[in-house]
Parts: sequence; C-alpha cells; structure tokens
Amino acid sequence: RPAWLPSLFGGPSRPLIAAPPRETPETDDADTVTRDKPRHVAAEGANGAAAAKVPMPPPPPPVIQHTAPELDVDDDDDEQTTPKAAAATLNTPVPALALSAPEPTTRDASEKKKPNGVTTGAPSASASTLMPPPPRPPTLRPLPTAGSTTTSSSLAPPPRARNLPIPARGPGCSTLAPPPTHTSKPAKPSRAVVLEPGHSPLDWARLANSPTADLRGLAAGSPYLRVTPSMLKKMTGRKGKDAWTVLGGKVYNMSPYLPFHPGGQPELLRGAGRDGTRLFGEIHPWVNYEGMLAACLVGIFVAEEEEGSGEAGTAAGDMEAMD
Ligand code: HEM
Repeated sequence: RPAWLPSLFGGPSRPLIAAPPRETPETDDADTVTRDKPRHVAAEGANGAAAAKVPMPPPPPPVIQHTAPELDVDDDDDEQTTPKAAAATLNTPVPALALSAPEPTTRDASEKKKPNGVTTGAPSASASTLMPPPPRPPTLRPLPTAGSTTTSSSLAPPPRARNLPIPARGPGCSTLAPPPTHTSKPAKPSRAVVLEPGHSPLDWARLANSPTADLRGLAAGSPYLRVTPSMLKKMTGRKGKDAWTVLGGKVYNMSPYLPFHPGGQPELLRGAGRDGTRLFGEIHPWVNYEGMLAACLVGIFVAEEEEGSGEAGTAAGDMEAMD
C-alpha cells in the first residue's frame, strides 16, 4: 500500500488499539513497516515523502491500564511470546461519550486474572477504549417535596395531607348515604298489606277486563245512575250493601275491589258512602283509579235537586258527563 494511504483515513489521529512498538530494525521500506507496525508507527516509519507531506505526531506511549497492584501479580510480560496489544493514547480530543463515571470496582472485578495468568475479563489494553458501562436506570423515587420524608416509589400516590377534617354532613349521616334532600322528614312506613292468594294487582286486572264479569253490583243492563248524596251515604259496605265512593265526580262500586286493595279493606272503606276524592289523592294520587275501576262504574255524582228520575239517563249530555 502506498505510504500516503493512512493519511487518507485519518492516519494516526484516531487509533483505537495499537500494538506496542516492536524492536524491529528500521527500514526505509514503507510497505514493510506499514504491514508490521500499527498505523501510527507505520506513519512514523514512513519518513519518506509521505511523512513529509503529512506531519505525524510521535507515537504515544502505551497506556498501562492495570494500575491496581493486586491485578498485576501475574502480569509477567517475559512469558509473552506474541506482541501484546496496548492501548494508545489519543492525541486529538475525543468527545466524551460517557454518561457517567465508570465504576472501577466493577471493571476491576471483571478483569481479574486467574492464577495461571489467563485473563478472565476483557484484555487490559482495550479497557481504556471501551465505553463505560451504562448508568444504572433511574430509581423510581418521588420528587423531593417540602417536608416530605417518605422514600416510597414515585408510582405511589402522592402523599395526602393528614389530619384533614372530614366535612361534617350532619349527625348520623353516613358517607355512603345519598346527600340529604330538601326534606328532612323521614319516609313514612309502608301501610301495604299482604293480599290473599289470587288477589294480586294482576289478578284484579284480569278480573276487571273480563267481559263476563259484572262488578257494578246492579241488575244486568242497568244504565248509569245519577247518584245523589243521600243515595251515596247509604252505600257504606255494611248491612249487606255495597261500598260506593265518589272519585272525580264518578260513583264507583268498590266492593269487588276490597280484597284486591293493597292498602287493605279497612283503608278502602274509609272512602265508602262519601266523596273519597281528597282522601284518595292524599294517599296515592298516582294510582289510575279510572282504569282500574272502569268495570265498577255505577254512575255520576249529582246534587239532590239534580236527581231527576234517579237514572243517569241516556241523554248525550249525561253520557259526556260520564266520560
Ligand atoms: C278512597 C279510599 C282509599 C284509601 C283510604 C286508600 C288507602 C290506601 C293505603 C293506605 C294504601 C297503602 C299505601 C302504602 O303502600 O303505604 C293504599 C295503596 C293502594 N291503593 Fe288505596 N286507598 C283508597 C282507595 C283506593 C282505590 C279506589 C284504589 C283503586 C282504584 C286504590 C288502589 C291502591 C293501590 C293500587 C295501592 C298500592 C299503591 C302503591 O303500592 O303504590 N286505593 N291505599
């Protein structure tokens, strides 16, 4: 190879591993020197035209890496039969790539030699050119906060302020309970009764919608009646009479519904023989009495002077009043 070849590739400026200079006789043959010696040595040996063109720095002294005395106990160079590679110092500054300082203890432990002189770790010459071990991964430590002495992981929830007062929500108020509403009255206990078998609301719906059922308590085919207050107060459900009530101006026979009433028969009889509209609305205004008692409709509630013949009649006005 020509003597100027090393200069094209930087020459001896960045050698990584160089063998120590051997005691070979100097020669003017650049090819021989280049083949037998490291680059910088070869460049030095080529003191001809190539060396004159590119000034080469003197060869750096070999760096001895094993400075620890305990590691050099078996380092006997006399027994070496082949040239031992030696690290070369860098003449040009190389940007530091180390992320952290190397750990000498770990490096030394890996390079300890066995008693027979065989190295177990990396060669000593390349120790200085190797990259230092990567830094340890960062430990998950919480960011230092003022007054914080905890050593928990940063993945842990942030420290909570202790001894914070719990907002009071009133005496006897559980945190699991819903927030208090606008009324402080306790809910009324249910007054529903246990109905007899076969008297569920579904049973009543089946009976009330039966086309053959006559729940009015009147003669078959009887027209709707015009019920006066004097007539109504006799229908109390006692003495063999049906229990009539007035709901929304209409008169209903409640007797068939008594065993089906979820609130019990005594409660239902409270509205018998009178106008139970207000009482009904105070207890369960959501109940659709018109639909449930449609088959129990007797007639319309009229004043005494409007009684007439006693029947609701068949006039169109009376029928509209029934609706
Ligand atoms: C007018 C006199 C009436 C009184 C005094 C009365 C009273 C009651 C009472 C105390 C309850 C129990 C409420 C509870 O669960 O705590 C109740 C439930 C009920 N009553 Fe009446 N009632 C009357 C008329 C009627 C009528 C005419 C019907 C049907 C057309 C009816 C249908 C019901 C129904 C469906 C329930 C169950 C309501 C529910 O569970 O939400 N009630 N009633």
